[in-house]
Formats: sequence, C-alpha cells, structure tokens
Amino acid sequence: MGAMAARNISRFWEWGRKIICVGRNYADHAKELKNAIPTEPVLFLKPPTAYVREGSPILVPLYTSNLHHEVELGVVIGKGGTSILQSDAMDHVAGYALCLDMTARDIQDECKSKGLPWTMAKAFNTSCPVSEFIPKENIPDPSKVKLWLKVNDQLRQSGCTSQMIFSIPYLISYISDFITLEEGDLILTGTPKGVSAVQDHDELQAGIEDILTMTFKVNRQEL
Ligand SMILES: O=C([O-])CC(=O)C(=O)O
Ligand SMILES: [Mg+2]
Repeated sequence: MGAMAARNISRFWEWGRKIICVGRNYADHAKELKNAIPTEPVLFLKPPTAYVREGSPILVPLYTSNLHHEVELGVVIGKGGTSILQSDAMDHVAGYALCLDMTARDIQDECKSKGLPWTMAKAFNTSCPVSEFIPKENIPDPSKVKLWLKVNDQLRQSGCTSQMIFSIPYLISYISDFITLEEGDLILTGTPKGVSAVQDHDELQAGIEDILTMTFKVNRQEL
C-alpha cells in the first residue's frame, strides 16, 4: 500500500485511534459481578495495539489465570467532534463492529480492591477482538440488536442492546464533552451478563443476530 493510499473507515482498526470502553452498561452484568448500577457511565480505554482480527489468536497474558470474554456492540465514529449534542450524535456514527472486551478478571478484582486503574486487566495486546466493519445502514436501529457468544459451541452470553442503561447517543454526547472524538475511534458499549473464563485452545464464536458471526481461537502466550 502506497503512502498516499486513502484510509478506509472499513479498516478502522488500522488507524491507530482510540478505543473507549463503557463498563457496567447492562444491569444484569453489573449485578453478576456484584457492582452497583451506575448513575453515570463508567469509562476506560484500550490502546489501538489491543486490536486483533479473525485469523489471529486471542493471547492469554502470562499474568492472569482468569481471562473472561465480554461480547459488546462497538460504535465506529465517522465524524469527529467535541461536545456533541445527543440529538446530533448519530450523525457522527460511521458504523458498527462486533467486539470482545477481553478482561483479566483476577487482575481487575485486584485493581478494584486496591483502588488502582484497570489497565493491566483490560488493555493488553489482543484484548480487543473485532469483526468486520458493519456500515451504519446495515443496523438501522442499534438500540434493538441481539448479541451472543459461545465458547466451544456452548452459549454463554445472549443479550439485547435494548438493555443498555446509557444509550448510544447519550454515550457519544457524554464522552465527547471531555474526550474529543475522532474519525476512526471505537466505542465499546458494555457487555450483557454471562461473562466467563476462557482457556488455551478454546474457540470463541460471537454474533450479531442476522448480521454477522466471528470466530477466535484462544492461545496461551508463549514464555
Ligand atoms: O469489566 C467490567 O465488568 C466492566 C465492563 O467492561 C463491562 O461491563 O462491559
Ligand atoms: Mg466490557
């Protein structure tokens, strides 16, 4: 690819932009981890080095013995902005992606108990598996999308974006008040209940009903 080749939003994961994650956005998941239902969005970041695409494995960091899957709808920003109004928010969306927010749950628990940030639990290499880009037109109503995830063919998560506490327009507006959104940024909108541990050699399959499925292998990181 020549240096002048136009960047294509359908390969947003190559752009090196921000990944902004929303936590505890589904009450059933907040409850299963014994967290309070948030009154404001809980936010954290992953670096663009967290991306992994189908065909490459999800690597289990050496320092965790409890790596969890979290299936989430990702929102790809198509037009940047600061202090975006909720009423304008959907004009800033280019499309969507099915995403996993891979989480070292044991490390996160330790960070939580010590009041420390979640970076090592959430932001490691391959912590953000992503599907193909889904153009906005293919999901006319992102507030009614069914997501599911299976581990070795067993259903673990199934939820609907209608269960989100904070809507996509609300999240875009809320985030953009203090982090300028840029074209190519990705917002992970939180996971429904059913998170569970994955092991070396597991196969994860996830889908957005009627739109797409994706498959990832899990591999222990080599020493
Ligand atoms: O680790 C957590 O439970 C918070 C989170 O990412 C989510 O709810 O999607
Ligand atoms: Mg999550």
